[in-house]
Amino acid sequence: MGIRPLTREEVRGLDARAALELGLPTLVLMENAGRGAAAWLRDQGVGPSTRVLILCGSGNNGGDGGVVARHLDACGVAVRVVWFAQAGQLRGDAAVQYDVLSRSGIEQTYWESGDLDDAERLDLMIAESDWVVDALLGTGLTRPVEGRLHVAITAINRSGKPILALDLPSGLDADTGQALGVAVRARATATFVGPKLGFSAPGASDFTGAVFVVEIGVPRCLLEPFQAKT
Ligand SMILES: NC(=O)C1=CN([C@@H]2O[C@H](COP(=O)(O)OP(=O)(O)OC[C@H]3O[C@@H](n4cnc5c(N)ncnc54)[C@H](O)[C@@H]3O)[C@@H](O)[C@H]2O)[C@H](O)CC1
Ligand SMILES: [K+]
Repeated sequence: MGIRPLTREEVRGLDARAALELGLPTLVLMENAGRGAAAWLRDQGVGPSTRVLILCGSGNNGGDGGVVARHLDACGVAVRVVWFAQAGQLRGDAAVQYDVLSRSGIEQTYWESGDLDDAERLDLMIAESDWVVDALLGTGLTRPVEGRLHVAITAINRSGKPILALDLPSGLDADTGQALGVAVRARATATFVGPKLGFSAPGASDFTGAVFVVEIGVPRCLLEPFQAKT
């Protein structure tokens, strides 16, 4: 079912209704999101000889990144996960993903707010990777990007490495398609449920790259009002 461009509120409402009204656990939506993004990377030839660096934020976009890490690891890809969060700060679905990765022996680390001067360490991790997955910010973006996320986004944009953005290029406003402070310039964007309204704004494609929609299991009864007019 083709879905028309969605606003930030619409897509966040769909996730919430699927969980609250239909009893579809958000972890299921997250798993479908991350699995679909990982499958696209494998279609690009990402495999056992590929090194993938996954940068995760403190929310559910970060949780999606944790799912991507697990699925890529399962097919032999060398993954490294960096969480831009304070140790122990993760909550809900993101915390679940962190814990699963931790118990699975998948390499992950925190980059905490005091680590601003570790930009060189981040540059080195980026240089040692073939792909970067942007799981820093999605529809939870509420203010211009600054601080360590600004440092990280600038670093990956400068690196020339191919970037896959999850749901939205971090820093891009879902409704206006404007970069708030700074935004990831992605090779491609795996966006969940449906395209975002801002993707059609002039200049937005400089940040999204090629956009593909990942269907995450939201039941048709919720999607029908958003069906694209053929
Ligand atoms: N909701 C669902 O069931 C699903 C959501 N999916 C993914 O979740 C994100 C939205 O997640 P959310 O936790 O609401 O927010 P983010 O992860 O995008 O942001 C994290 C966190 O960051 C803080 N924040 C906001 N602006 C800034 C900023 N400028 N600098 C630093 N930090 C900022 C704010 O506190 C946010 O809470 C959605 O995009 C999907 O990727 C699943 O994919 C499907 C199920
Ligand atoms: K993102």
